Amino acid sequence: MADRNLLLSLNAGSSSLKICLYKATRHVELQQQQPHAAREPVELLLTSSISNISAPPATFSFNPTTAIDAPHAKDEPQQSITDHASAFAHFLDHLQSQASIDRASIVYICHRVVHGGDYTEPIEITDESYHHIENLSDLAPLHNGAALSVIKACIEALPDAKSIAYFDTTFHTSLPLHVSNYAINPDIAKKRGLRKYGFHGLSYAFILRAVSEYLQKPPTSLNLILLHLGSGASACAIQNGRSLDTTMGLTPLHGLPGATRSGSIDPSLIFHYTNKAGRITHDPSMAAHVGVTLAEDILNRRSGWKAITGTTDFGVITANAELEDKSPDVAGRNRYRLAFDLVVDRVLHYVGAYHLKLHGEVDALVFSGGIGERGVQLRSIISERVACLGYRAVDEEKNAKLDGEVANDISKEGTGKGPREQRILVVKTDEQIEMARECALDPRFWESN
Ligand SMILES: Nc1ncnc2c1ncn2[C@@H]1O[C@H](COP(=O)(O)OP(=O)(O)O)[C@@H](O)[C@H]1O
Ligand SMILES: CC(=O)OP(=O)(O)O
Ligand SMILES: [Mg+2]
Repeated sequence: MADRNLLLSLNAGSSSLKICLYKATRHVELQQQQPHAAREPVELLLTSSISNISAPPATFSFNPTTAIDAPHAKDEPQQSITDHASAFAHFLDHLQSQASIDRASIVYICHRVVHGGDYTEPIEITDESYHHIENLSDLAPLHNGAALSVIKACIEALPDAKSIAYFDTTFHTSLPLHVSNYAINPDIAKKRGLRKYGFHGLSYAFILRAVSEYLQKPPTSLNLILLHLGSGASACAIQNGRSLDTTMGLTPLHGLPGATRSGSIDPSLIFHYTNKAGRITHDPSMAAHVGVTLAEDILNRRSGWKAITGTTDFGVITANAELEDKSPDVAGRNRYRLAFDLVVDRVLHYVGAYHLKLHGEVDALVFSGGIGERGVQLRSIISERVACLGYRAVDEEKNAKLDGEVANDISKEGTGKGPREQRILVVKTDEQIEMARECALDPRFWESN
């Protein structure tokens, strides 16, 4: 029988599926080998990703490490991929035919599930937990349904592997009550679970650990402002290693704008945008059969910088933002510039607020996510604007050329005057390894294996 020591980590995004396969080192073995060293409990074997699932043709990439003898694939268009389940099926077939990995060696599958409601820790998928996550789908319409369709595909294709759900929301269970509560009737709020949950928690957990290792300081000593800027974007204030506040709320719609999400608006706006706001829409391209209202569809899937510019790619927006404005009115204005400036404005809005909530005692402002990690100009402009709060100036040479490590300090030497260093960092976030590490380190998960 095959060695059952492989771990699959699956991150179902709104239009992508990111996959990593690891070899896990058991907790006990790890402790015996290196009792004091912070050795990774998992070794990466390969990564794969399927993009543009909701804007066909979807593209498939496959990157084995040197530990695996298999060819690479880069952005190959795949007509057969029409949703997250068929994306996963394509990956499994490819794995079997090209990398000769025995599916029976996969013992655990970690799934990123965006909305975990009241779950405070990862949970094994059973009929009960599956239905509970399903019931939360309308609070994360772009995400939970997609994750569930992949979980279902895993149960069918890999019946001997256990599926575990890791939630974006878990990291934010530390939010103080006055932050997580909305100013609405508390009885109705409690009965219906209407509060701030916060998302991107797996990413924030990874970033916190990476910054702690990089600065050689325990997480509990750190105050940070973290920016996860991707097609979904949020910010998080970390106080003594715990989430103090974050910009996403009951759903991932609140806070910063995203590729197709409006971010925070005046809630009344939607009733002026359309008088059919409450009508239920059924769009076959939705990842799952989630009943969303027209209002939710407009604000989640037909807004954001795509609605302003026509592209979801913030790299294209940045490159075109310098084009000359033809006219002072919005319609004639360079839409790329408008989208770029609007994102900068909203990021500054929250950085300023979080700096104040942290009493001005911040160790670092951290950029991450596809845009945070690649948006040189965005980092430069935001850093320039926060300098008035005492943040170190950015070294533009370091900013333009990160060194490939997980964490990079792009700031110049500080004055050493403030209570904290206020560095500017960039961290290459990795939600997949965050789940895999946690799984490999949890003794409960190895007991039955
Ligand atoms: N050079 C670039 N500058 C700024 N943003 C970029 C650049 N290249 C890609 N991006 C952005 O990164 C996004 C992907 O970020 P990622 O965090 O992987 O997204 P997701 O939220 O889908 O997980 C792309 O949609 C694009 O907007
Ligand atoms: C919560 C969320 O918005 O996730 P993503 O950025 O992966 O879409
Ligand atoms: Mg993401």
